[in-house]
Amino acid sequence: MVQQFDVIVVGMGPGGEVVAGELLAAGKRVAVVERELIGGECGYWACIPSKTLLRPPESQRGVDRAAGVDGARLDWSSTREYRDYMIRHLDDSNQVAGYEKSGATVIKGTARITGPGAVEVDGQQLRAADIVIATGSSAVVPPIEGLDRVPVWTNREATTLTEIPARVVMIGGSAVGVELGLFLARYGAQVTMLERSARLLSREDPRPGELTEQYLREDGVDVRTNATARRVRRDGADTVVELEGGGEVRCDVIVVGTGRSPRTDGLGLDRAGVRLGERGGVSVDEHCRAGDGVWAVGDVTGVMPFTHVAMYQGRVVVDNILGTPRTARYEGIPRVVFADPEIAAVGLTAEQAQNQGLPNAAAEVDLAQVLARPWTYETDPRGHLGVLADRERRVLLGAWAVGPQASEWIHTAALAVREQIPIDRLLDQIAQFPTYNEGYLKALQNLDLESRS
Ligand SMILES: Cc1cc2nc3c(=O)[nH]c(=O)nc-3n(C[C@H](O)[C@H](O)[C@H](O)COP(=O)(O)OP(=O)(O)OC[C@H]3O[C@@H](n4cnc5c(N)ncnc54)[C@H](O)[C@@H]3O)c2cc1C
Ligand SMILES: NC(=O)c1ccc[n+]([C@@H]2O[C@H](COP(=O)([O-])OP(=O)(O)OC[C@H]3O[C@@H](n4cnc5c(N)ncnc54)[C@H](O)[C@@H]3O)[C@@H](O)[C@H]2O)c1
Repeated sequence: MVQQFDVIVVGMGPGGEVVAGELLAAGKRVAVVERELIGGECGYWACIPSKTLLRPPESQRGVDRAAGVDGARLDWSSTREYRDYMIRHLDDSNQVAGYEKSGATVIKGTARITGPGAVEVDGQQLRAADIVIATGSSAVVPPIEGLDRVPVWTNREATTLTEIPARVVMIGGSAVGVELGLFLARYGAQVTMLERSARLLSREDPRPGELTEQYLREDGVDVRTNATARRVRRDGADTVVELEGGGEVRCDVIVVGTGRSPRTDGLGLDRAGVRLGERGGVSVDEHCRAGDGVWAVGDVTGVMPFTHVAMYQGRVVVDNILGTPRTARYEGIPRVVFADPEIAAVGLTAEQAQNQGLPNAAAEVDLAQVLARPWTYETDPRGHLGVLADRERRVLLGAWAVGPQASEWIHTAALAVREQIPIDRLLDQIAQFPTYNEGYLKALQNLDLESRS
């Protein structure tokens, strides 16, 4: 029997959930297909558990750093219990019931496109005018000799762990490596972080990476840049990671944070005329259209692997399906690593601006030197802010911040970059005293927009 719908959503991570939720609210007949858990990677093995696990040690350190508070204690077993509650004990039955109550047909299984407007799930035939692909991404495990013969964790095992390993080698020093490496170190693991680039967070400006390395070292993480694992072997109970150029590190478990790969295998994309882009993601146009009657959102597009981008693309697709043409714009999207202090960035790096031939000027401020807030917040204040401006157009091109709650105050720069707010207008803005947000005035005042960069 063929079941007919208006829209079939394949994959129910944050991208698919936004699409399904908004289309159901608009009265569409929606089938949602999910082969694991409704909520996706983000809800069970990525954003939610990682932020939940990072928070207790952050607040403990916050107590230590605040004047006049006498210590706080970490309790791994209650942290673990709260993590389990936050990841719904890996049970999505309430989500399934919720979508069914909203009128969706929920199908648990692996979807495969069999032709235009046609999807098959374990022998069930579904038809719809529109198919939305929201299948996300999987962790990349690098091709290192011997890695398949030792204990290796991806984000899945690391975020659902029950006991903290004694010694960890973290391969990768970007978002996943920094967040999970910090969490493990703060719960007592001896963490060695191997990053093959010359610095951490190598896609960002150099300063956030330098500051991140400094703070991770203060937390006891053995950060090694320009370090690549060559081979891995077992030696008794130890896993031994041999490094390019000599040297080795012993550990109990290897955790990989070496990137993500879009989940497109076995989807039957060619049956619907869908093509893959350079980075292996589903190629989409500016409306998130992947083909005739086919749309794609989230990590599977390879555009920017963030939950907020998946949800934004979801909103764009919903409007297009409902008949209001909408174009996705990717300027001014925040990129945050939830370390301690937090690392946030938006827009272009200085190198990207240079490569695009944009006449630019940059300025950095040490917020502890120019603001009151870092001192009212903690006794050993931290906080740096960098801004990058287009000298000719006199608008902000990008910004980065490393400091407490930077994930929140980066949004001032995000809005300025996205809306191209003139710097003279930004200089006239009045920020609440005493906040980290006041740093923008200081940084913008330090910009030299006249001389050549
Ligand atoms: C450790 C870690 C921490 C992160 N923290 C953050 C953060 O703090 N903030 C942030 O913005 N981003 C974060 N991310 C990134 C974020 O997890 C992803 O960008 C987000 O999950 C993408 O959502 P999505 O809907 O595209 O896909 P996913 O969340 O991957 O969901 C896709 C769903 O599709 C299902 N599926 C796949 N193939 C099929 C098929 N053939 N049939 C049926 N179902 C299928 C999968 O089972 C899955 O449930 C983090 C990532 C990691 C690894
Ligand atoms: N807070 C957040 O929003 C958040 C948190 C975690 C992850 N994410 C998303 O997940 C995506 C994946 O993150 P990620 O950190 O896994 O990948 P990434 O692509 O950002 O970084 C991978 C890092 O691993 C290094 N690397 C790769 N192979 C290596 C090897 N063999 N030896 C040593 N180093 C090696 C690379 O040089 C790079 O620095 C990110 O792009 C990010 O968008 C977001």
